Amino acid sequence: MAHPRLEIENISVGYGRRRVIADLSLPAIEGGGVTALIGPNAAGKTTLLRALAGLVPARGTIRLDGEELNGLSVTAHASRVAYMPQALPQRVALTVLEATLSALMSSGGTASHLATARVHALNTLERLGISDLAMRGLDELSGGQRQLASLAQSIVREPRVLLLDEPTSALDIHHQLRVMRFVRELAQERGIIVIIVLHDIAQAARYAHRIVVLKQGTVAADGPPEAAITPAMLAEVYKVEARVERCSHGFLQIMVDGALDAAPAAQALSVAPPST
Ligand SMILES: Nc1ncnc2c1ncn2[C@@H]1O[C@H](COP(=O)(O)OP(=O)(O)OP(=O)(O)O)[C@@H](O)[C@H]1O
Repeated sequence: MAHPRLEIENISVGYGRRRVIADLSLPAIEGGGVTALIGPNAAGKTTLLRALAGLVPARGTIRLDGEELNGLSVTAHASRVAYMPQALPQRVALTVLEATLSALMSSGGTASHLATARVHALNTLERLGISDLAMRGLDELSGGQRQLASLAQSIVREPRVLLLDEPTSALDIHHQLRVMRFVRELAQERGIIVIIVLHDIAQAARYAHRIVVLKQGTVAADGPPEAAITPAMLAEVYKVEARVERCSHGFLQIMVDGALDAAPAAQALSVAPPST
């Protein structure tokens, strides 16, 4: 089956009269790879993801495989596009397995028989390394465990588009790397589109095939990591003086030397000595 193709043309999104995304267009996003959405706080990353998920109204065109997503019913949208929000799931009285199963069923998932669905949900938990949490209540998990459970609920539905908003923010470094590797494998194996919001630029560079940099609701850079992540972009978008180098393993590393608009350290520390 051909890989999905997501087209975003001239979209504008706002809250009330406030416009957050302004007339944004991107070259089509193709399945089989990971696109990382990066940018400073309040750049509009979550707003863009929510617009793609159909959770906030957007003007303009969002098309998946030629089909306009704007105007689809909630269920039809959810069967094509899964969204994992930044907020951790509520502490509801469901086990991790029940929550994963209910996510699968609510989106009209591929498994029609409960027993098949259960096997599918258990496989998903196993791939995320959280089989041991299957029978644990969501209300008794740590923050990181709840984040992994939330990821399982998005993935189990086998969407064509998977939108992940900072899915590793509550995870330790081992689980961060494991989840990022898993997400990359998932995109490649299933040929789906994965769009992931990340604050860790080095991690985005390591695991994403394409980086889209947002600045105040517009696209400041878009391309493969080595093209998008440059000292000039970091200065313009993040207001930091930084070097971008490759480590001995070939991964991009960002060495931040300072904030461009920060007061010099000596000045910041120049506090009048207490009078004696
Ligand atoms: N529900 C809302 N109502 C009104 N304004 C909102 C709402 N959600 C977000 N905003 C505003 O939209 C702008 C973009 O927010 P958004 O959450 O999309 O940014 P972000 O790039 O994801 O930021 P961060 O990296 O801090 O999570 C911000 O100025 C924010 O205050």
